[in-house]
Amino acid sequence: MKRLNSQMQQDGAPLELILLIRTLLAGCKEISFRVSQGALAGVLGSTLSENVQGETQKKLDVISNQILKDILKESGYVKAISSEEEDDVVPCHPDGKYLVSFDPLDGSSNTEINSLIGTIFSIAHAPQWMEPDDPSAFLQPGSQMVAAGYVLYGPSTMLAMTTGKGTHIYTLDKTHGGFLLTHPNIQVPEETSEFSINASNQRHWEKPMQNYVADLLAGKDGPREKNYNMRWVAAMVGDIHRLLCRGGIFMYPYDNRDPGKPGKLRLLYEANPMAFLMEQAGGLASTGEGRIMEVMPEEIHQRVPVIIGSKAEVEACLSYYD
Ligand SMILES: O=P(O)(O)OC[C@H]1O[C@](O)(COP(=O)(O)O)[C@@H](O)[C@@H]1O
Ligand SMILES: [Mg+2]
Ligand SMILES: [Mg+2]
Repeated sequence: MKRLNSQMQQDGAPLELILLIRTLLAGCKEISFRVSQGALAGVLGSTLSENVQGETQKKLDVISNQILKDILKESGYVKAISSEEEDDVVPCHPDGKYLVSFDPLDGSSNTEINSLIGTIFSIAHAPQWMEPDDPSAFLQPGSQMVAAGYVLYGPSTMLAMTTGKGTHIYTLDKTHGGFLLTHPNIQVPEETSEFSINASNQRHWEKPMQNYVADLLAGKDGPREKNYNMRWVAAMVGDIHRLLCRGGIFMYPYDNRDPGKPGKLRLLYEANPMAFLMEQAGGLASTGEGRIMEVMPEEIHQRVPVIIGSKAEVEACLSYYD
């Protein structure tokens, strides 16, 4: 099986980007090991501290964040980092060519129940003019990303990644510690009969989303004339992995609980990297009002509504917003 390195070279990724990605993945391998140790290593449970999002941090949130921060700072390839678990950007190397945004542990609420969790990352060029502690350099639309991916810590540790030449999925071979290409050139089916949304928020959704989901639930006797099934992993990384494997639509839409918060998921290190992966696999990724990767960020922890997945189904959902 082809190794990650040769696929990245074949996709024309520059050497320094390849070295940066290998460094980041070395951190993810360590996280994979720590996660698999679980209660044996006392890494389950919450800390007493909150992150800038007002969420109580899990021990694994803090551990994963520290592992990635340390390894990227030492690498010399990175000018600055933005992380879900860091209030502000973390300055790294003044000559670093890249900016890395990451969600060190996605699906935190799953840590205690041994369910799917992961790490999500996006990489962009660091503008030469920027000082390493300048957050404004991160305020680039997703279309500027040069690479994005996630590592899923599940029964297998798997990596989905793109450098703009298709989306490929790799499996970590724990016998020698390398990622091997097991699912090249992912193509997400255009049609699907599987949707994913936290239905307990239904009363807070906008009317178009309420109508869209109601028609899915109406099944073959309803206007969509098809029965739909539902899945919700409560970890975006797990839900998106399912979509890349067999299609579907995933939504965390706008809801009116907090007008200041247009959604739950964060643009820089959740929505944008997943949008890049999905588009490179033939799917679509929208906020409901436009392409996620065209959103101009205003701040590093900005949230956006997310509607992503199989092309025809996302288009069907968006038609309810017209
Ligand atoms: O608990 P809810 O409302 O279903 O939300 C689940 C969503 O929240 C998240 O867990 C947020 O990510 P973090 O765990 O990284 O904070 C997503 O992975 C997931 O899709
Ligand atoms: Mg997350
Ligand atoms: Mg997280």
